[in-house]
Amino acid sequence: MAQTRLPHDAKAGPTKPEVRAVLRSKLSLGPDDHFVEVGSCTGAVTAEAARDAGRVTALERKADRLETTRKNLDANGLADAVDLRNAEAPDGLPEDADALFLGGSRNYEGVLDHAVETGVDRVVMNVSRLEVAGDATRAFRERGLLDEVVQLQVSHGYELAGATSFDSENPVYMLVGSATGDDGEPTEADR
Ligand SMILES: C[S@@+](CC[C@H](N)C(=O)[O-])C[C@H]1O[C@@H](n2cnc3c(N)ncnc32)[C@H](O)[C@@H]1O
Repeated sequence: MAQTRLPHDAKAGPTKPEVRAVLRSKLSLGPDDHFVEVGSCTGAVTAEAARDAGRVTALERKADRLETTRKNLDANGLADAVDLRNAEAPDGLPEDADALFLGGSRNYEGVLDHAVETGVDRVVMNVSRLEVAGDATRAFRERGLLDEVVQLQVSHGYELAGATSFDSENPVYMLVGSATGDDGEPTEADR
């Protein structure tokens, strides 16, 4: 896949490349998918999803950050590939998402309720704060959404006195689930 260029910065992003790689595998986007993102910020996730999914809708509550998303999409030749919405979800969420990513946690319970009501096939949420991760895990579970919780901790090596030491990134909790209950495995009814 082409490298994602992010010449424009925004305070809360970007989602780190290694985390994006795992996210991409969990979302498993294809050309028939409508991907919806809550909290596009720098557009790092948006840009990569736009290369995989048939349609992408990105919501960002802060107008200046949505503008950063737009500029970074433009820098990657993807300016026309995404429906950008300056909205605070659940306001502005489409009714026909196949995959939903919550990079921002405001109103996440309302967003999850919307995912359940509209039967979103893949729902992933990234959280960095411990207490929010615990509450969000419970919220996924209460709605019957939760398939797995993945905790990611990435460290990057750097040279120190001719050897290699490491700088560590903050841990990220990735909540992965589905509002269709379909894990892709055939059931008795499918046979
Ligand atoms: C951690 S950043 C996301 C980083 C992004 N994935 C990236 O790679 O740049 C979270 C973003 O979500 C936005 N946000 C939080 N809750 C939101 C909501 N309910 N609706 C829309 N945007 C939201 C915040 O303004 C912030 O820009």
